[in-house]
Amino acid sequence: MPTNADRSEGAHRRPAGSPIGVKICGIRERSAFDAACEAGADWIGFVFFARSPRCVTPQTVATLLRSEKKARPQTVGLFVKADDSTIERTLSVADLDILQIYDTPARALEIRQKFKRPVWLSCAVTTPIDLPENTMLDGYVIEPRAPADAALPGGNGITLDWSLLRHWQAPSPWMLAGGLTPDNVARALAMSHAPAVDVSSGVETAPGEKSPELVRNFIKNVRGYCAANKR
Ligand SMILES: O=C(O)c1ccccc1NCC(=O)[C@H](O)[C@H](O)COP(=O)(O)O
Repeated sequence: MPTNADRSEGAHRRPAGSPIGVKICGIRERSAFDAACEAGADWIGFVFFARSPRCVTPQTVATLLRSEKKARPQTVGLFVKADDSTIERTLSVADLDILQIYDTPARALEIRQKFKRPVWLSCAVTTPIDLPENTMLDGYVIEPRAPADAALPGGNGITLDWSLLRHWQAPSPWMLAGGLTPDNVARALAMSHAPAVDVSSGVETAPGEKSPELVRNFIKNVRGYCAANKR
């Protein structure tokens, strides 16, 4: 398994001129998994949060990962305030490359230490003061704060003010998430200068129902933005 540095380096911190990274999150079915792999996604996210319409079992993930792929994206397991035993049980069935958590920076460091994998921390941003400063973490998923009445801390299909990020000096690798779609991702990249993007509901036809065509279009539009802007 590549080292943290390799993964984090390969994943987020892209030297100038390198392609922008793409994460397709909330994959549950083979059709979307195949579409993301074949279209060249850099990461595929699997949600282990019971209240999510994208929740998937470790066994389903293990089955998907057994399928031979020429170029397989790195896998990201998504946990919300999960304890060690929950993460351990999941990893014992599905050997995920990276962990993404909805928790505290201290918990991210604990999990990295215990499970010897890169840990990305999701960070809810409304104003510039919400932008993280901690340089110790492997990476951040920068997304809007969930509405007070939301059932989920992420995956809500809402956007943040992308201009907030344009001049941000990120302390660690990061990716932009929240309300991205095939139609708005180029504008989001132009406004935020994000080195990577993450999408879930924007490539679905219904909550949890990924559209292979929307997945392909999203990735195609990111690659088109890269080509047009020599990134
Ligand atoms: O996607 C979910 O259902 C989800 C549930 C609970 C916690 C996080 C979740 N998704 C996290 C992600 O990384 C999403 O890709 C990110 O929040 C963007 O979601 P969207 O606005 O739907 O593109």
